[in-house]
Amino acid sequence: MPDKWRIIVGSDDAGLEYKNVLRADLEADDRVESVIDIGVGAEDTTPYPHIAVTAARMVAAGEADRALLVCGTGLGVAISANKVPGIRAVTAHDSFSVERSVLSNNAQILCFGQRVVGLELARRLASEWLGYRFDQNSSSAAKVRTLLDYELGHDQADQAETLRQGEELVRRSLLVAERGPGQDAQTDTKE
Ligand SMILES: O=C(CO)[C@H](O)COP(=O)(O)O
Repeated sequence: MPDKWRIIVGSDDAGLEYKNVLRADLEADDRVESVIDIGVGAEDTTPYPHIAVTAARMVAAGEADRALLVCGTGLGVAISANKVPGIRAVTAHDSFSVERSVLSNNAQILCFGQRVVGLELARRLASEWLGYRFDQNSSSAAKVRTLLDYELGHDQADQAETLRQGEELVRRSLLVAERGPGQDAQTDTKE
């Protein structure tokens, strides 16, 4: 767990103003080690998915601890960032959701909508966000691991086992229908 945060900021043109203000706030914050601005800059109309996926890949690769992303609604950047394996990105415009995004979900990416939330509230939420750290010993940790299991496809083994058990039940019921009660599959294998 880092002592100080390495943070990426990014936005599309609809989030540019907030991104620049938030970057300056983060740079001035003692809890922040470094801030990387991945754009957009002025006059840049790069669509939000490129910015969000770039940021998410950098976080997933360990080049930064967290990212703060801004678009018009905060939705597009979150959807895009969540396409990157291992990333949990949320849109949150209230204090409790920001807290739980870290303490419940261990989300590494927070997204704001410049057209949705006031600037002063966004600045306050970003500051609060820096104060939260996920506790790997909390009751939320197992739930986050379950998320990861789904992402890694571990549940497919469970699904295969369920399917196998279902097929076995059907096979037995067919034998019962054919031979009568008591003549189950086990009897069949002994014959
Ligand atoms: O808010 C956005 C995506 O969620 C983005 O800033 C604007 O997207 P658009 O409405 O498709 O232009």
